[in-house]
Amino acid sequence: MPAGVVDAAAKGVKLERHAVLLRRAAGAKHLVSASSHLLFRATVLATLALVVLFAVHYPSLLSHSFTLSAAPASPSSTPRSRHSHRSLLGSGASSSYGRGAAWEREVRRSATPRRDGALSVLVTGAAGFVGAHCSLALRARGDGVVGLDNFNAYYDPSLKRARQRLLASRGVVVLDADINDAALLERLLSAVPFTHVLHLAAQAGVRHAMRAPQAYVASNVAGLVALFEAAARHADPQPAVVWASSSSVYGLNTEAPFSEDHRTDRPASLYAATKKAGEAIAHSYNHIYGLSITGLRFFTVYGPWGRPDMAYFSFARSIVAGEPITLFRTADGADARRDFTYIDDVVRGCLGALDTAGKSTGSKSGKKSGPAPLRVYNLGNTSPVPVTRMVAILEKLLGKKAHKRVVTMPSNGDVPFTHANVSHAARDFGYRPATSLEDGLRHFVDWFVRYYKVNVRGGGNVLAGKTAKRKSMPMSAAS
Ligand SMILES: O=C(O)[C@H]1O[C@H](OP(=O)(O)OP(=O)(O)OC[C@H]2O[C@@H](n3ccc(=O)[nH]c3=O)[C@H](O)[C@@H]2O)[C@H](O)[C@@H](O)[C@H]1O
Repeated sequence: MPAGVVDAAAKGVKLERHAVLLRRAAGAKHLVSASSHLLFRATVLATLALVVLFAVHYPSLLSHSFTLSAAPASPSSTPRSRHSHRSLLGSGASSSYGRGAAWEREVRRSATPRRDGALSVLVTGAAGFVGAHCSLALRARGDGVVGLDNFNAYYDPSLKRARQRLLASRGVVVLDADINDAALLERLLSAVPFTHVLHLAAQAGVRHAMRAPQAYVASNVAGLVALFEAAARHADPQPAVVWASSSSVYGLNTEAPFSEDHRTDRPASLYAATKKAGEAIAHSYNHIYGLSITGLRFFTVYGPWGRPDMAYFSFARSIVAGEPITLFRTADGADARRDFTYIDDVVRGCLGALDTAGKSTGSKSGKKSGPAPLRVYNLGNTSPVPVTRMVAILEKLLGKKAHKRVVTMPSNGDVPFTHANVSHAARDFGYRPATSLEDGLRHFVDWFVRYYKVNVRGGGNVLAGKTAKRKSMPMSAAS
């Protein structure tokens, strides 16, 4: 074969190979381009799926703007009302409180102060004994009040519902909600410009803590943290918090009268330990977030609309029903004594603490502009009375003798006596308890016999029964 032909054939083969290579390259490119499209589509689909998942689980973050249609018209909260606050609706975290626009208007109306310089207060435990009295007293002087309560069955919930109805009749809304519902607390505190929180929701009862220890941790520790978290990190500006500690933090302290300067590191019950833990937790939230916090150490508070689990109340019921009561004596035979404190005095103390709380200094960004107030006060009566004396007063008022069983105080968290020094509260907000146990128990018995339809005349005392229909009654005069 001539050389020229061979060259041409060789060139032809090379060209052929090039063409094949080019075709292969083009095929590969096509393949790459097709896969890129597929990848792109898959990515878009995955993103959409993520957005849908997010929307299902966090509707509150997506469904509402952060502006208010009806901001509270509080003269006192003018600087606060300039902030736009989130809508209360559509949280989705709990169906019981998301009820629509009319409901939201109702909550905002309840929170709105009615006079210049008044407060707007979220009261937790508002259907409880102290909470209901404080809510009414705040409302009566023109403050805005929204209550919150989980209506648990620690004691007869129908009494809590009756308090709720009474509050409703005075224009105070009490939401059915738990302080451990963090989503609700966050939404409420970010949506409504509360100036203060009066945190009274708690698991009460000294001796019951042996039977239900976890309830105390859940309410008095976890619930308190949920409340502080919402106030410190979701309200803007932060409210000042006033909360219920307890005389029980003095535990095995023997110095008397009990002063805020005394030791509180020897709690005698888990109840006391959770309240003491609360005081330490308060310190950390004040320190880190600049939250203004005031703890109030209540001393055996009693009065109309009281707590049926407490001795004065359960003794009254037993006396009327002709059932025996058990009285605890100390090992050396002494009567237990309590610094029984009348509800109206405690209410004045709570309002005084709110009025002098001082501002929080933190912001949602986590920065504080300086130290905020951190306070703790005794709210007692300053005059301890033997429990036997309390029983004698009840016997006289109810016109009937108690069947007493006296036993040595069991080791159940009880303490033999309490006695408050209230000089700090007197100095800082003029707290002066003014009600003797005789007068206070008379107010209690007046309420008790009407509420339970007890006939104390003619010797035939009759307790109409827990479930009997009752009329709504006013709280005691001072509140
Ligand atoms: O200040 C507080 O921080 C606490 O006050 C209240 O606790 P206490 O002072 O223990 O009240 P309470 O139970 O009414 O017993 C009163 C007296 O009756 C004696 N007592 C009691 C029951 C009984 O069956 N027999 C008896 O003798 C008993 O030995 C005691 O001497 C609140 O319940 C508590 O939630 C918390 O707020």
